[in-house]
Amino acid sequence: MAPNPAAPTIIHLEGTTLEGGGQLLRLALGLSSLTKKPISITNIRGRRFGGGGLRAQHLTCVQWLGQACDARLSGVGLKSKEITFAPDAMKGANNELETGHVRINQSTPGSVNLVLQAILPYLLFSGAQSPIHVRIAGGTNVSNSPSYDYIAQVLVPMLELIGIPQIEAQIHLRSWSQGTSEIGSVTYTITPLKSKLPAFQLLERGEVKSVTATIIAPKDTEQSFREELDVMFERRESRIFGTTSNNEPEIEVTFEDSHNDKRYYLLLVATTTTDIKLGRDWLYNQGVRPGKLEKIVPTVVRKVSDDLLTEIEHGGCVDEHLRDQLVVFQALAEGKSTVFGGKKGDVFVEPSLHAQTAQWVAHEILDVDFDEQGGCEGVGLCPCGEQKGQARARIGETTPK
Ligand SMILES: Nc1ncnc2c1ncn2[C@@H]1O[C@H](COP(=O)(O)OP(=O)(O)OP(=O)(O)O)[C@@H](O)[C@H]1O
Repeated sequence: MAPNPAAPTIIHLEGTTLEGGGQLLRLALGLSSLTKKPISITNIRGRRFGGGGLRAQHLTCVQWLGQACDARLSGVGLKSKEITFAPDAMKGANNELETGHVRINQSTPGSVNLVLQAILPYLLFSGAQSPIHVRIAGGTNVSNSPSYDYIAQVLVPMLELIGIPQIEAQIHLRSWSQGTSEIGSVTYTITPLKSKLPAFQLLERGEVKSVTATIIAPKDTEQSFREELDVMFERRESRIFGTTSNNEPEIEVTFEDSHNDKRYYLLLVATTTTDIKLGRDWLYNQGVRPGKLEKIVPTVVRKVSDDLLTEIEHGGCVDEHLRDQLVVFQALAEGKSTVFGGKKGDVFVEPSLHAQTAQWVAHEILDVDFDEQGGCEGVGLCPCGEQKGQARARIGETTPK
């Protein structure tokens, strides 16, 4: 059969590129769903131990976005290493979104917030007219992914700072990758954008004015966590809060019982005078053995505070994880958005491999570029009904890859 000249060229992404994990897939799916550009991905999660392929959380993302934009799918199944995803270019507003209620179920504790990461750009730029309540089942505190607490305390306020309508986060039940597994759930209420996201600038870090510590751990470790944190804050006060401010540093510590002797979690969030939030956390995953228990609390406090200090001392406006999570919004905003990622001496802090991967995916699908200073001229995707076609056409003017 002769090739159809009107058919859009499929953009091919090699799944071993850079970080070579699930984030490459999630971002590609989100951008394909929004722009209707068909994609194929080979060697999915090809840099991951055990051969890669789609795990349950990734499959959930493919299936939900596929159904949302009526995509033609091929190769989709657990452990698939190669898929194509071709959204229906004629499909208008999604009916499920117009009802204002979306439910995404997972039967394993795959990270709720990585599913959110995949679908959030699509929901925000969907053109839907009313807030959407998205209830996602899965894991809320899963290693190597954003915890519910990080999303609520760092991602959500930072998205608001860059001009995205406030997202409400409500946790129903926690679910962990440590200790016995059960399925948790969270509802995020997302208000879709009514017009293009204006370019945003995160350039002025300011001084740290407060730090909150969120501890979730076995009840009998509360005292020890609080003492360890007190000592840490006393020792590291000038490195955290600087030496120039006359104000008393604000420190708030909250404790929640994790109800399981294998779950130790600490999140530290620094808030600056320019309302920047820098967060670092750790869900302890080094094995809980008798005789080693008394080491866990100091180890957790040490690691998380070391990581936070690294973020504070480079002077950037985003922590390492947020930096990769904002790439998609820089790429979709209208005009040049810059996110200062910090400096070591005179040298700009390099984006993490995750951030470089996100930038690469955005380049392949939207033809945007990121400079050394963290700047990117976004495509100005319009979420509003009929103009959406025009925005797509504008994006389509660039050479297809
Ligand atoms: N502690 C953390 N706090 C906030 N965000 C995090 C944290 N750890 C990881 N992330 C974010 O979670 C995402 C993880 O992407 P990654 O590709 O590793 O995901 P994945 O689907 O688990 O893939 P894989 O199983 O292939 O590693 C990135 O956006 C990263 O910044």
